[in-house]
This record gives sequence, C-alpha cells and structure tokens, in this order.
Amino acid sequence: MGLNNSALFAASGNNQSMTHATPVSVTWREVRARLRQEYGDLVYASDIARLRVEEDSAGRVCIICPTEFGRAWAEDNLGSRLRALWAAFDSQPRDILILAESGAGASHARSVRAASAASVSHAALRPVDEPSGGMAAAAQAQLTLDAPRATGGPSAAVVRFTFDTFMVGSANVMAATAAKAITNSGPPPFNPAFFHGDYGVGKTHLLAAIAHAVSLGESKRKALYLTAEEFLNGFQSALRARDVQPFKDQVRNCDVLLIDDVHFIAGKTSTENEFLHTVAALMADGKQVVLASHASPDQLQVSDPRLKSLLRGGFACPLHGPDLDLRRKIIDCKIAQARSHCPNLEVPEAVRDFLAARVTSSARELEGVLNNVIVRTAYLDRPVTLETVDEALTELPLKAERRVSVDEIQKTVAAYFNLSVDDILSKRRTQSVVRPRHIAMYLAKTMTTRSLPDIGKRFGGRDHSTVIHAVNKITERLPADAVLAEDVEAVKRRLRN
Ligand SMILES: Nc1ncnc2c1ncn2[C@@H]1O[C@H](COP(=O)(O)OP(=O)(O)OP(=O)(O)O)[C@@H](O)[C@H]1O
Repeated sequence: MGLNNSALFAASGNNQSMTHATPVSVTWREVRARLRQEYGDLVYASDIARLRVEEDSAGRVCIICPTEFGRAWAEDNLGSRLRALWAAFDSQPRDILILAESGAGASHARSVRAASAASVSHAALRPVDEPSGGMAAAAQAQLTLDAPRATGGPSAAVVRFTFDTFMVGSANVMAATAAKAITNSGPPPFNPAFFHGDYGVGKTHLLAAIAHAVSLGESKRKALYLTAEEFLNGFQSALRARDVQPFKDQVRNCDVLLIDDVHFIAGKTSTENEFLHTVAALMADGKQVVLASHASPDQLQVSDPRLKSLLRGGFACPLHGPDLDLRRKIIDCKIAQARSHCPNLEVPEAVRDFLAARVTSSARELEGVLNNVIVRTAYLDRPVTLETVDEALTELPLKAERRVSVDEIQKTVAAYFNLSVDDILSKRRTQSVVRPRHIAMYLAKTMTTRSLPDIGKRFGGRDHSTVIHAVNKITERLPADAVLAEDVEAVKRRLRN
C-alpha cells in the first residue's frame, strides 16, 4: 500500500545511485510556477494546473493534457514559452512532447503512463532529490497509486532542500527559527505552524527541511509532506472509491504532517472539511501540523469559519522576498550546489554581485537565471562572465527585472496609502506619513541599486543616515508585524505589474 516514508528521508553515505539530472517533476514545478506568473491565476487554474508531466523511456518530457482540445490549446498558446522555460530550468537538454490523454496521441500518453506506473515500485529506493519531485511524487503514489511497499533498506537520499542549504537573512529569520524549533522532539511549540509568503520565497524549501530533519532525528518521528493538490486528489479518489478510511489512515499516520500550497484547498468545501478534521485530529493527538500558503490565515479565502479560526489560532509566520544580502548568500549556496554536477564551475565575484543586484524578486528567479547561465557556460566549456549573464537575462525576461525607479516607488506607495508624493517627501512627522515614507525608503533600497546618499537626495534631500534608520526600522519590524508585511508585499506587487 503505502511507501515507507521515513525511508524517503533517510540519509546514507552511499552515493552510488545519485542521479545528477534534474528530475522532470522538479523542473515542471519551476516551469509551472513561471507560467502561472506569466499567464495569471485564471488561465493557470483553468488550463495549466491540469497538465501533468511524465518522462518516457527515451528521457523525453511528456506534458499530458486531459483532452485533445487541451493539447491543441497548450501547443498553440504555451508550446514555445514552455519549451524555452524548460530549457532554462533543466540541467540537461530534452525533447518536450505535448500529448493528449484521450483522442489523438492517447496511445502514446497511455504508454508513458504505463511506463511511469511501472517505475513507481522503485520510488522508495530512488534517491530523493527534493519534495516537489521525490517526496511529493512519492506521497502522491501513496495516495493515488497502488504502489508496492518498499522492500529495500534506507535509500541514498540526495536531498537538496535542507536547513544547511536554506540561507537566512532578515526576510526569513523568524521563519527559519520557527521551523527549526518544530524539529525538536518535544511537544509542538506552536500548532499549526503556518508559513506564508509570495511565490518562490522558500516555503517549500522550509517545509522539506523540516520533514528531512524530523525524519533524521533520533526520535525517529515520521514526517509526511503533501501538496494541498495531492491532499485534494487523494481525498477525491477516496470519495470516488467510496472508501475514505485508507486515505484518512495514511494522512493521519504521521508525527508531523506538512501541507504545502494550502490556498489550493481554500473554498473547496468538502476538501476543506476533511482537511479541518485531519488537522484537528492530529493536533488533538499532540502531533505537529505545518502549513504553507501564498496567503496568510487572515487572507485565505476559506469558507468554513471553523477552519479559519483553527488556522488563525496557530502561529503565522511570513517569509519575505530576499534583500540584497540574502540574495547574495543564496547565489553562493546555489553555485556551491551546482558544483556537484559541474565541478569546474567558477563564477566571479562581480557576476555574483551583479546577479544579486539585478534579479530581485525571489530566490526561484535567481536560481532560474543561474541555471540558464550554467547551461550556457559550464556545459559548453565557456567561462562565466558578465556578458554571458547578460545573454541569459535577455532570453529569460524577468518580471522583476523591469527596472523600478525611486520615483515610481514613491508614487506607488503614496497611492497605496492615499497620500500625495509631496506628503512622502515632506518633513511631516505624523505616523500616517512616517510609516509610508519608511516603507518607500526601504523599497528604494531593496528594489533599486541606488546608493543610500542618492536615495536620501531623492527623498527631499535627506541625509543617508535617515535612509538607514528607515530601512532598519522596516527590516526589524517586518518579521513580527503582519500588517506591515502585507502592506510591503502589496506595494511590491503593484510595482511589479
Ligand atoms: N532562503 C533560501 N536559501 C536558499 N534557497 C532558497 C531560499 N529561499 C528560496 N530558495 C530556493 O528558491 C527556490 C524556490 O523556493 P520554494 O519552492 O521553496 O518557494 P515557495 O515559496 O514554496 O514558492 P511557491 O509558493 O511558488 O511554491 C528553491 O530552489 C529554493 O531552494
């Protein structure tokens, strides 16, 4: 029935079975997230979310659409962008086929599916690369496929998302500290723990790190990581089979349940109800529940007031977009990781600084650019230079790359708070003006490459120490002040669109 979950996290010194190719499910997650950003939530929910990815025996990537109509739509509307993104995010070149589950192309889609179902039996013995690939895929196998029980010993786990590879800065220090506290074997320090933040800020990474650390801990607790989509699919298959008990048993048979992308469940009444009971039952048993979502518990559009209140009663912890310092740390970390498959990779300091200053929105975006640079250089024996980075940036248009000016920041902040730009620049010291002014200075520092004196000059000729004071004030308050965090995120969103 189920896979041995703890085996999925077990580490071993045996690296024989390490694979260096990026698992297709991992690349698909990145590509899908990017398509979502570019096409918007509506198109994503109606047309992209239902696409599945599989790898055929020849190593080709098969994007499988539910219908022939969907296939034609995807080929025409997504085809070239999807292939370009795939090439940018994957560590190796691959052919991409867009196929239909039914109608023309169905036989190929079915044979791909048969091949991948056959390979499920190895899931627990294969290296686990990361949750969205290994863990999530295995968890899905647990819930929806009749996967044989793992028979071998612990797998050689190649885990990319751990605390060691999670870089900490002011944007996420509270989240990282809370996540580590959860891994201690005592009673849950806060329940449920709810991590929220924008796309690509590290929520999945953190959940996976918790799952990994829990499973390696001496108390041998069992962690189960699921995306909300997997929870929903598992529950709906159980409903269709008219037997929900095995689903309940599987989901509740763990010490730490981690559910990612909880916003996916919000508003789906029967799944919300099952989710509520699952979380409540685990909490009543003293088990830890960890959730992640784009929206905070207050913003989450759940329809069941009991669920809302349960979520609000836990510990909500925001993760913010990385500032310059953190982006630089993440770049160094990703380069060190990339050396495991490109041992000769050298990235000059100037290039690292340039990337950190230029790619400002999220760690995912940074990683995407870096992968693109690596494909253009290391695999072709070319050195990494500012020119190759520029080439990569030209081909991978980043949303956040759109240069934001201090002037735009001032206008957007003023409009958001119903003030005028003159108010922001004025010497007025009332709270209703000081806070927006500080936010504007903070954003000018973190979203542009202007120096502190330059920013001060553009804010009504203020001294650079005033800007430092404002930036520090916002940075210090962000982790604990949810309203402030929401305001900052809302302004950033407006600036990016
Ligand atoms: N603090 C960090 N240190 C190192 N890597 C990070 C950090 N934050 C994010 N990343 C990397 O950025 C990428 C995206 O992170 P992740 O998938 O965890 O984001 P997310 O918040 O779950 O995004 P989404 O909401 O879109 O699913 C991953 O490769 C992750 O390792």
